[in-house]
Amino acid sequence: MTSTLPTDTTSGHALVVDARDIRRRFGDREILRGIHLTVRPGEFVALLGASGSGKTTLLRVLGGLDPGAEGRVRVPRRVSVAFQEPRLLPWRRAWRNVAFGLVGRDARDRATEALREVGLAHLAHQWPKTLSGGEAQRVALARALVRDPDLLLLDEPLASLDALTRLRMQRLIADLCARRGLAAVLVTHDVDEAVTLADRAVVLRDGVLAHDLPIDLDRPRDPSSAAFGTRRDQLLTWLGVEVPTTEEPTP
Ligand SMILES: Nc1ncnc2c1ncn2[C@@H]1O[C@H](COP(=O)(O)OP(=O)(O)OP(=O)(O)O)[C@@H](O)[C@H]1O
Repeated sequence: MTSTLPTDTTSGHALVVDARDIRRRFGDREILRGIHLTVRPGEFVALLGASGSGKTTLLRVLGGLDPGAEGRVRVPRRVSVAFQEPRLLPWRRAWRNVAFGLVGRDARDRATEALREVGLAHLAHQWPKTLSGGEAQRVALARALVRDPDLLLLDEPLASLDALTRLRMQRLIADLCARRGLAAVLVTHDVDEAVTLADRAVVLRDGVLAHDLPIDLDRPRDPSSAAFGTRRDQLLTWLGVEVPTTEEPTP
């Protein structure tokens, strides 16, 4: 693997994402007004913000998918993106969706291996319409992983899943990123998901990253712990959600 990672000029650390002064306007609306974001190798960043604040817009800029943006973005060559909908090609079996665009005689083996990693090797030959929502999303994750990315961009990939499947998928994503040392930026509306998965949560507001919270808790994380609750409340407050204060018990 060739190292194409930029370096943080102040600390000298390698960076997977180095975005400076990102601006994006649609007509006369300035959605991103000067975003600075750096992500280290292996770091998991959750991107939060109100609906319409520009999270998807920023993710598209990071993925090099938005030629209309201004500023400087440096990301590695191998970036994979997973969206809220799995976006599988209905006329290709699961493994062919994963292998789509791969070159080389080992494409099929690589696709099968990626499906195995997400626990779906046994469904490799199924058509997308015969998969459940969670299975289809895992195929999409395998398709993202098979390219052996240095950076994974996740745009609410779990939003449409039921609560139980969502928890399982969170665990799977956490395991995959940890095992592969993969850096990730996850757009989510779910504060618990952010605190469960991320090393850092950033909050987009008024076109800038208004808040940046390190989440330095041991894994796996316990949502019922006080430390988890403190981070959850902090993020909710920044997102403008009133957090009820617990009454002191009267003696
Ligand atoms: N191609 C476009 N043309 C015009 N306006 C756009 C375009 N893409 C996004 N916008 C506007 O930019 C704003 C930010 O959109 P974006 O999808 O990035 O928000 P978001 O934070 O991801 O929202 P949500 O959480 O609801 O998915 C919205 O007001 C949207 O209408």
